[in-house]
Amino acid sequence: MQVHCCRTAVRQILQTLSKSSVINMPPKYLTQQEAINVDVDLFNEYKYSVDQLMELAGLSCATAIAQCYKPEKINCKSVLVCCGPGNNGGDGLVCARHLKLFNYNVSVYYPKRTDKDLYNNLTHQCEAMDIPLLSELPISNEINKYGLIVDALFGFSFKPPVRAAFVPIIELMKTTTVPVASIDIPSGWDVENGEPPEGGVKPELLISLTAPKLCANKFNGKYHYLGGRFVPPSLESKYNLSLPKYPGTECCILLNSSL
Ligand SMILES: NC(=O)C1=CN([C@@H]2O[C@H](COP(=O)(O)OP(=O)(O)OC[C@H]3O[C@@H](n4cnc5c(N)ncnc54)[C@H](O)[C@@H]3O)[C@@H](O)[C@H]2O)[C@H](O)CC1
Ligand SMILES: [K+]
Repeated sequence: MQVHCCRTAVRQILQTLSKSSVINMPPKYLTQQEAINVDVDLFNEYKYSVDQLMELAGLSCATAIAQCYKPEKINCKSVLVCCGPGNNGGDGLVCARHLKLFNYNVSVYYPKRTDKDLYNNLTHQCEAMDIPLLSELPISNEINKYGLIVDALFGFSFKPPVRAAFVPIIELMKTTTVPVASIDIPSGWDVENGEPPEGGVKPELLISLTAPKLCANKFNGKYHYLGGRFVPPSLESKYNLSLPKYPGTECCILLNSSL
């Protein structure tokens, strides 16, 4: 109890200093329920539509990827974006479209399509931009033609274990030597506890959206970015998010790098 009070007091002091720009406070890492609550507030209290936030989230992911993997490096030019059935998959579809606009050679693997206008429109937009939607998961030696895999299978609503239909794609991402960039959560990881005991996907880049979730404490890849620069200040205060100050007009920010 005493330790908890002490931590809270230290956090409050750091927050005051951070507000006065004396120091840059690390952001708060959210539980799964906090992430869901923030999301619900954005939609219900602040009246954002999912399309709006997804567009900003996907753009920030594509931007972070372009900062870490320059398109002119031949190995990084071909990108495979793997999309799941929920909003994390939607972020992946938006990210794919922006990567294409950033001159990457992009393909999408989207095995369980959700039949809703939002997702139908996003897949239509990808197809209209000549982004191939693969009908089969590439086999292990075909995967090496890609310089990067974007993991947009599951985000903060994931509940382990991975259901059977997604085991092959998770296994491929676990075993490949192609670098993986995970959107919001490394897919298959517990949102709070991190990598499963049997071993999981080990992304080189993690782009946390809105605020990092607790599992990001266990991330030890090369780059940890924050994206989704759409949080109103009053919502940031409500959840004590202590988000870092994004530089200028940037839509993403590097939180940590092991390089
Ligand atoms: N506020 C924000 O920060 C925003 C975040 N965005 C992104 O949205 C995801 C969260 O999206 P949500 O639709 O709630 O869920 P997921 O995409 O994580 O997954 C739901 C999807 O997955 C299936 N599923 C769950 N568990 C399993 C399992 N064990 N095996 C197989 N399938 C599973 C479930 O049935 C659903 O179909 C967040 O992380 C961000 O990436 C928004 O884009 C913008 C606002
Ligand atoms: K993911």
